[in-house]
Amino acid sequence: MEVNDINMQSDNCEPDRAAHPGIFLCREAGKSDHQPSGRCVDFPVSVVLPAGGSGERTGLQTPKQFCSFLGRPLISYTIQAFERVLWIQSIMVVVAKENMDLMTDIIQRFQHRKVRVVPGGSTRHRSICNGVLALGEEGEGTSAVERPKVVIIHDAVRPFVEEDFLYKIAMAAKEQGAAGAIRPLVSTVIATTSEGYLDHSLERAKYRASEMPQGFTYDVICQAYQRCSESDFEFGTECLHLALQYCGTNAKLIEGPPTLWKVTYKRDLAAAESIVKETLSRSACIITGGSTQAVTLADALQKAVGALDVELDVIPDLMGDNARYLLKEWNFIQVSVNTSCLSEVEAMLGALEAANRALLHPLVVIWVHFSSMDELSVSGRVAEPAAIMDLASTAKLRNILLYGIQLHQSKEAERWERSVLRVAEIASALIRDRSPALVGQLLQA
Ligand SMILES: Nc1ccn([C@@H]2O[C@H](COP(=O)(O)OP(=O)(O)OP(=O)(O)O)[C@@H](O)[C@H]2O)c(=O)n1
Ligand SMILES: O=P(O)(O)OC[C@@H](O)[C@@H](O)[C@@H](O)CO
Repeated sequence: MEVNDINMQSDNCEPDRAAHPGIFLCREAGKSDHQPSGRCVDFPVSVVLPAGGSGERTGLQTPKQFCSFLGRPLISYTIQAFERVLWIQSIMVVVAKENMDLMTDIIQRFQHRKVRVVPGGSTRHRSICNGVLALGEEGEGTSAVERPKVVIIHDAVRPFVEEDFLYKIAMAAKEQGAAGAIRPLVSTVIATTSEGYLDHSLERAKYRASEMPQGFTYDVICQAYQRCSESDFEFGTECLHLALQYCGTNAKLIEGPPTLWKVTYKRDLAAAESIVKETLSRSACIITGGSTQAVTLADALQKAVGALDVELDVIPDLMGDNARYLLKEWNFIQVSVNTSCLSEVEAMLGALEAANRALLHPLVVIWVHFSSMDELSVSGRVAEPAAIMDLASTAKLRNILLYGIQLHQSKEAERWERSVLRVAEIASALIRDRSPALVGQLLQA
């Protein structure tokens, strides 16, 4: 499953929009928005993210919405998916009372915007209802956002949602009063007898799975919750049903992408982490410093990495127009030829930190220490492991994973090709796995 769009943060320096027409950056540090769909929504839209559950089916102590991967809790990925959408005015996160402080800390730590936190209830419907009603009230310390025309409701444990689909749901909800995401059924639905035998099976083609996001006009969802029964609040799982039952509003159903799945079991957390890692590791840029030997190595790596599914750009530095890589790249390979000096790496780390690029996703920086054949002195041939370990320990505190690869050029063409392939394989693995365990290591190619 490929997720087309995990929201990437970016630098807080506002790029020239003419140069980067597709990238809208928020003024807050460390946030960028994906390439927006360019659509315009001319009515206020707010979001309710129910996150008040305990996640029992994961078997974990920590509720799944607060379980972290790549250094960030699941709910932060979902919030980011919504805060990057420019036409969404506010996000109401609904959490259990005992998690209110934790949620506030997460919002502050990851600099989330447009977010308010309200207490949930004993069931999902009670939580959603609390969130919807809070939209009509001014928040503590927040500017009075306009009462929404449309409310999007989305389980906080469904992190992979894209703007284009949100737009479809919001527009359909405005027109129809309610709209919901559906997906084809994977398994056939059957009815059982009280003794646990098959009573009958449903014709799968006639049914769909109800997913999230769902959208409602504010009036419809408020009315539905004002009129529904205690039994609905206690046992219900479907907001669309409440709109039909209590408001006579027949939801427009829109088939969504497979990315709308909900994290329910422990394995789903591993799947979510794998998807984010895959999205972060599709490309890298090699900084050569302009050295001929480094360019030669970079060209050889481009050829080798082609087989390893990482798109490589080769640039001399991160200055001028190349600074755009600081805005969009997650993986950097700095080649230093015949010198153990880490000043080039230090400068890059400084630029990445200044750009607050690692706020939401861990960055990977790989220092390739390349000893070319024509280097006579030994000093330039061996990098100091302690130096890179010290630098890496500091960088890790800022969510930048620094790794080292030592490479000695060989006169034998075959041996040299094997070494280059090893650099490519090691670099691809480091980028793909983003393992904190190998940070600061000087790996031998
Ligand atoms: N009282 C509740 C129960 C659930 N939810 C939220 O509703 C979403 C979907 O519910 P589900 O996947 O069932 O989450 P849990 O109830 O936490 O899971 P479990 O049933 O395994 O305990 C989740 O984001 C969950 O946090 C909520 O806001 N308030
Ligand atoms: O039933 P759970 O609480 O696991 O999850 C809620 C789901 O039922 C819900 O998100 C969709 O079916 C759409 O209503």
